[in-house]
Amino acid sequence: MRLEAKNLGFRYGNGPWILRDVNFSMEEGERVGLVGPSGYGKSTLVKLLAGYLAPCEGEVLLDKKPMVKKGVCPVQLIYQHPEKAINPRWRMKKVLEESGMYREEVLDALGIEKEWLERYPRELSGGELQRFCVARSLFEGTHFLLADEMSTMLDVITQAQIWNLMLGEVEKRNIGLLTVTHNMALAEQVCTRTVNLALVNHIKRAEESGCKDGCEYGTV
Ligand SMILES: Nc1ncnc2c1ncn2[C@@H]1O[C@H](COP(=O)(O)OP(=O)(O)OP(=O)(O)O)[C@@H](O)[C@H]1O
Repeated sequence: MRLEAKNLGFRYGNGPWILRDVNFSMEEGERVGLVGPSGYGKSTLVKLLAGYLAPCEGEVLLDKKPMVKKGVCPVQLIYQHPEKAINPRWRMKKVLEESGMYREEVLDALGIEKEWLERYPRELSGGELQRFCVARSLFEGTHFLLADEMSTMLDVITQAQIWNLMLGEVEKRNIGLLTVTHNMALAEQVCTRTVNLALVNHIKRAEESGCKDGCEYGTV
């Protein structure tokens, strides 16, 4: 399976363009790091790829076809802010059951304690909640996992625990992983290649990157 952004353009409402003519593609089994300075549109791009936002220009394709909106999406996004990703009115057990991810071995590997399952999201810390988001994203139908600064808010032990579990699953199931990060050491350790959004976005950045008209960039 191939995930592709084709001539993607996006702006929030009538605001300035955030992304323009962005071309990007990745295959299942690849681990790609998405890097670039703050505010350059990394989170926006992953939200577009996961279907959370609709493009203003261009399209997102899965195996050359537009993504189907019905059913569970094969492209899963793990947010920086887990509290925004989980229904506040559901207990955690229900959150996992709904995604079909109530799997003991995953819960154990992520250090999810049994007692947390009876709690509501507001009764968990950010790090505890993020473990549930990771568990939920690894359901059977996942082919691409987009991790947006997933571990920034966690202590190093929890970070290592979550990355170990995730990388194990990604490898075992040949999932494609796109990870947004400011941490180059993490990108080098986890990824098979990196993409710098500053170089593939045809917006306002041309002078900054020293490119003149005709400079070839945009396709990764
Ligand atoms: N909901 C929104 N409405 C309007 N503008 C937004 C919205 N979300 C983000 N932006 C703007 O879009 C631009 C890109 O934001 P985005 O979060 O995608 O960047 P980023 O590269 O992920 O940044 P960071 O590395 O700091 O997380 C920023 O200028 C931001 O202020």
